[in-house]
Parts: sequence; structure tokens; C-alpha cells
Amino acid sequence: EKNLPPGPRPWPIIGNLHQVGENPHVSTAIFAQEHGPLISLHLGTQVLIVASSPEAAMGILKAQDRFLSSRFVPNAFYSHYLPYTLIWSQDCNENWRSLRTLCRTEIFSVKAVESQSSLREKRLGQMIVFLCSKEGQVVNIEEVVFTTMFNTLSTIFFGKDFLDLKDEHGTASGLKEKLSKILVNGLAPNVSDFFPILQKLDLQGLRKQNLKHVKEIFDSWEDVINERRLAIVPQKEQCFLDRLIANGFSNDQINMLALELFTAGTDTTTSTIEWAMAELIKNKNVMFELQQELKHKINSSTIVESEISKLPYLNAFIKETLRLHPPAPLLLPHRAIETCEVMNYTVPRGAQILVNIWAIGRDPKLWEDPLLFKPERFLGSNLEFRGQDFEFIPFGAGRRMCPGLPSGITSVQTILASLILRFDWVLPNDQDPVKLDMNEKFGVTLQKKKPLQLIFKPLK
Ligand code: HEM
Repeated sequence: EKNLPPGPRPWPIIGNLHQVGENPHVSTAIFAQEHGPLISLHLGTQVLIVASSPEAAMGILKAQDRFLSSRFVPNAFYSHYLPYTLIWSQDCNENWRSLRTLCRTEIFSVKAVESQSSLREKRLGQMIVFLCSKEGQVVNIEEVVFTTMFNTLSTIFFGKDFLDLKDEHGTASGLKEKLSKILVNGLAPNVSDFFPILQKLDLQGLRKQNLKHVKEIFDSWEDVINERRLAIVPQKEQCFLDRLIANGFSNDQINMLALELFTAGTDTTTSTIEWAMAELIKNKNVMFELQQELKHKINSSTIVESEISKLPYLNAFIKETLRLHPPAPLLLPHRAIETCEVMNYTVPRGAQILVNIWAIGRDPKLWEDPLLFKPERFLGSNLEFRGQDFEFIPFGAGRRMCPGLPSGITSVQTILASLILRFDWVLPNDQDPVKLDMNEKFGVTLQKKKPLQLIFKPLK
């Protein structure tokens, strides 16, 4: 085909499907080592382009942003709901733009994030109280953080908590499991995506299963929306739902947006925190530095958000976590709406495009000792994750960049700071931290394959 980027030789019919495997961020990084920073693969009848260097990422997310910022939407997500308001699955059209603007103004701007500080601090307080009751017991970090994050977001959105920390698995009528299943189905290799001609048949039943879960979730919070439509809520107590109702949003639109923000905002932040804690356990010197910083800069036993800017080591530590363990190692799949050129190669219209930020974060040409966990590398450096420095774009860059960044990063900072300020964490049963299993599971986000389980002694 005409001037496609190089890549491994495709097999007839299936193309490179069999070579991508369960960990596409790893397999495509290996292809990139052989074929260069911009490669092409064939998945059934579909072309996939993968960028694995800052230059290639810039070519896609900056130079050709206009043509390469549509979305590839996995078939499992198709349903009669899809056309309703959603950010991530829309092309960059008017509707997408106005929805992003509304979300930015109401919930993601610096001002909006500041105004949510007391509700975040309250959920943080609940987390601390819950943890205090767990002294000497094994704590599953992911579960506690997920519930805290979910309740924070559900309060911003719906004005109420949906999950209970004491419900050990945070399930509350299976909400968490259903949300996760929807994403797992969406990301599962699906014949309908590789051979669109077969889409109608939904051979693996993924689309059907997803629709069932989506309906059940919507039913579970439909009452909240209907009640709120009838209520007169004083300005001070209003949540995002009230603003959506005031803006004429239908129940289906509200449902879809809630589903999107809950899924986009919980797994990403939770897995960042779980990896961060795992790295802390493995790297005693980092734990020590962080404890020192918190001890010297924070005067009370709780974190107040306005104090976070006093903690440069904490911020370097979070950056280092996002470098090695980006929650979305391939960003979200983009799609080309026009044929265009990147690094002198052709990216054909309709191609799916991924940017392997996991590979960029571990490239020895860009980072000294890339596999070592060294927050110090970010101290005194100007590298930021705001979409300007293409060697470090855990939130993406360009028009599709994560709109939830201010909210997500504030939660990660405050939850981590609280966990470390209050408790001295160790592995149960005197396990050796050096041997801590750091294997990854590619899926909804790049998660720790084995959930991190810790015990603690209170510090204060
Ligand atoms: C550590 C936390 C987070 C990370 C690392 C992260 C990362 C990302 C990435 C890489 C993308 C895709 C960019 C692209 O396709 O080029 C994205 C998109 C998105 N994120 Fe986040 N995210 C985080 C937290 C959040 C939070 C808290 C929310 C909302 C509550 C959120 C909402 C979204 C939405 C709605 C999109 C789709 C944007 C679009 O397609 O226009 N994210 N995020």
C-alpha cells in the first residue's frame, strides 16, 4: 500500500492480529525498536498506526491534530445510546466542543476544582476514619481509593455518594463490577472491529452484554435524576446534575455523561495511586523523602488542598509514577478523518491511531536509567504533563487532551499525601519489598496485575 509507515509483515486475512497479543503497549514498543517510531499494523481489514517517539507523537497530536483527532469507537460500545451526549466517543464537532466547554466551566476549571475542595476533603476524611479502623489488617489499596474517588465524582455529579467503604468490595448492587465489565468488553479483541462487515452479527455478544449492563446502571440512578428534576435546589447546594437539567439535558444524555465521567475519572486516578504506593514500598528512600517533606511542610494531621503547592517532592513523585505507569499507555484510540502525512509517511483516512506513551516514558534515549524509579529527575526540571512536552504526555496533548486533568491530579495529590502523612505502610507477613510483583495488566487502564495489599502503623 502507498507509503504506509513500516511494520511487521501481515499475514493474509488476519494481518498482524496474532502478533499484538494481550499487552499491545509492549508488543508495539518491540515493533517500534525494529521498525522505527511510526509503524503500521493490519488488524483484519483495518489499518493501525502507532507512534512511539516524541516526534511521532507531535506529528499526530500537534501538526496533524485537525485530521487525526476523531475517535475510533470499539463496536462493543455501540448502542442506541451512543449518539447521546458523550465526550470521548464523538468526533471533534460542535456538540463535542460545547460539551467539553460546559464540563470545563462547571466542574474542571481551576475555579470549579477549588470550589469542590470541601467535598473532596470530606471524602478524604471518611477514607482516613475507615482506614484507622483497619490498623494491623490487610488493606486492599485499590478498593479503598476507588470508592473514595467514585464518591467524590458522584457527589460532584449527582450530589450524593453511591458506594460505601465498609462494603468491602465497594460493589453496591454490582455498580463497580458492571462499570468495569463495560470497559473490559469495549477493549476486548472483537471480530466486529477487525472485520466491520461482520458488525451486525455481534459474534462475541459483547455489544449485547454491554447494553444490558448500561441499562442496569442507568436504572440504578434514574430516580436521582427524576427527583432532582422536581426539586428546587438552592444555588449553594447545586451539583452538576442541576446545571445539566437547567441546560435542557435529557435523562439519556445525563446518564451517558455520568457513565463517561465516572469511568474516565475513577480507574485512571485509582491505578495511578496504586502504582505510586507500590513504588513507595519498593523504594524506601523515596518513602523517606516524602515522609520528611510532609512532616516539615504540613502542620496538621489532615491535608488542606491549598497546601499541596508546598510539596515539590510529592509532585515529582506523582510525575515519576505517571512516566512509568501511565494509566492510558496508548492514550485513547484516535481515528483519521482525512488521509495525511506524518514523518513523511501516509496515514490513510479511517486508520486507527495510537500513541505509545508507555514506550516513550521508558526510552533510554530520553531518560537516564529509564527503569529506575527516581522522582528526583523531575525536581528542578521544567517538564510538565500539560501537553507541551511530548516526551511526557500522560494526559495526552492537543484537542483531545484529558479535560479532567485539574480534577484528577488534585485527587491523586491529596489522596496520596493523606495516605503517607497518616500511616506507615508495609507489606503484610514481612514480605520482601524487593520481590513485590510489579507485573501489569493491560485493560481498562494499565493496572497492577496483583492488587496491592498493605498493612500500616499510624504515624501520628
Ligand atoms: C490520573 C488521572 C487521569 C489520566 C492520566 C487521564 C488520561 C487521559 C488520556 C490519556 C486521555 C485520552 C487523550 C487522547 O485521546 O488523546 C483522556 C481522555 C479523557 N479523560 Fe482523562 N485522565 C485522568 C483523569 C480523568 C478524570 C478525573 C476525568 C473526569 C472526571 C477524565 C475525563 C476524561 C474524558 C471525558 C476524556 C475524553 C476527552 C475527549 O475525547 O475529548 N479523566 N484522559
